[in-house]
Amino acid sequence: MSFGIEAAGYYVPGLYLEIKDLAEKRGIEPAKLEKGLGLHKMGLSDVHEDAATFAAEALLKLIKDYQINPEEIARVYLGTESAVDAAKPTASYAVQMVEKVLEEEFGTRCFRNCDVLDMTFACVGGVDALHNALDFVRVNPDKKAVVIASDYAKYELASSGEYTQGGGAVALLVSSKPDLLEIENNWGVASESVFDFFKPRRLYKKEDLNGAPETYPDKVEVFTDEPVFDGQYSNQCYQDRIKEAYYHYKEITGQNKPYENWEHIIFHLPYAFHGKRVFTEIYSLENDLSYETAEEQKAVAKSENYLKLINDKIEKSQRASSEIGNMYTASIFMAFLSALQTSFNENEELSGKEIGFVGYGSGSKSKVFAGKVSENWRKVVGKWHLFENLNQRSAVDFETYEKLHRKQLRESVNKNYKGFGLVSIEVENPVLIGARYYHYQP
Ligand SMILES: CC(C)(COP(=O)([O-])OP(=O)([O-])OC[C@H]1O[C@@H](n2cnc3c(N)ncnc32)[C@H](O)[C@@H]1OP(=O)([O-])[O-])[C@@H](O)C(=O)NCCC(=O)NCCSC(=O)C[C@@](C)(O)CC(=O)[O-]
Repeated sequence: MSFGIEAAGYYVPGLYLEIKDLAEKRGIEPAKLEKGLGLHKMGLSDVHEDAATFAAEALLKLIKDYQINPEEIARVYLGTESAVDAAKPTASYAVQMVEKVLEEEFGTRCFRNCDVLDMTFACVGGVDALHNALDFVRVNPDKKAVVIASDYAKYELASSGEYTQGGGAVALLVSSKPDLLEIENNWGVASESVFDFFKPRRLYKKEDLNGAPETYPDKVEVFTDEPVFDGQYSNQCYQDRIKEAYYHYKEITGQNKPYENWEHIIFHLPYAFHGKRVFTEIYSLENDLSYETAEEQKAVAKSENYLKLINDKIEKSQRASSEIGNMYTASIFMAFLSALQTSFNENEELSGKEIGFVGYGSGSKSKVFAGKVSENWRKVVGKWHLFENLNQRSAVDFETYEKLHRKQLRESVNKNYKGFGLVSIEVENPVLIGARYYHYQP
């Protein structure tokens, strides 16, 4: 019996900022962002959007596109680091929103017997959700699970993380009928507690919150959505952990150079070119190349063989990231969708080909695993229209971007939006304070 991904849906917010507009305002050479990091557009959440609406959109799309009976879904595991509450799972908000829309077709509370849960480990939380969902279906092969990865990446204005912002969600149906990708049960894992990027609870005064949530009392402890981070150190932690997890994967599988068997190498992409920039170390170790000095590292990165590896195995997975930015937990899955959508559009045959995944989450942990593309993959990918949908989004100007970032807008930029939206947050009733209410606009 095989296990893996049966179907996939995604949601990307409808607004973006052109990276060249950001570069111009911040005095950064556009070529650094475009040619150095691979950034073109930055996906932005509108006023009514958050990790719960993103997750609900991706879940509803998955259910509708593949005509899934929600009563067949035994578990919904949501990977997120943008939770809307520290106790009530964001998955419970998302599932409730979708339940309401499906009410007519499936009756009230069609997810009544579904086990709903959030999982958090920075960007690798979605991979953790997938890992656990697979464990669940391996034990219960007649059941299905849904994994959702949903996040928005927000950094302080004018910081080095600002140009890597983005957001959105990917939902995966996990079962013993893996029409898209059959995933083997070999997991290379490496973890170490570090402070490369984290979101501590912090005490804020009301004015520190940029006048934003009028809902907050004068001084409150809140989760910040802007991380404390050290960019170059986070790169080093990423590089160290993926190396350890990759070697753990080699040890478990007994394979010599696993990456050589992988048609696509799918990384967690905090920005489009990150995977290809950091994989040089593993590549050098695998091929006995010297990697000590900066000159040697550059020589590897610019070598003909390495450029061919990027072109053959990495480039297709970068394309969506260049258009969206960091989606934290959802980035690795969006990189996977990007690679498969591109192969689909270019009429490549992927059936039976192996795909390797290199996940990373700050704090820190890496997971390395692989899967085999199923015979039916074209039927699954045929529903996505990923790049057409990305082309339907609307650009905002820099002023609007800054207002969105500072939470200074009261009304949505897209006033006629369709789909899920946050309507209000309870501020009066003491036993409901902070409760969030959503609606759906067909
Ligand atoms: C990611 C960094 C550190 C990048 O930091 P940075 O200082 O913006 O960029 P850089 O100096 O590291 O690299 C710039 C590249 O552009 C090139 N360049 C320069 N000028 C030009 C030009 N004119 N024309 C063409 N190319 C140019 C330059 O040569 C270089 O390329 P290289 O040669 O090294 O390949 C920063 O954006 C940052 O702090 N981001 C936030 C943290 C982050 O994303 N870290 C990544 C690893 S940790 C992670 O992935 C986890 C995370 C963040 O997703 C969170 C989670 O797990 O929850």
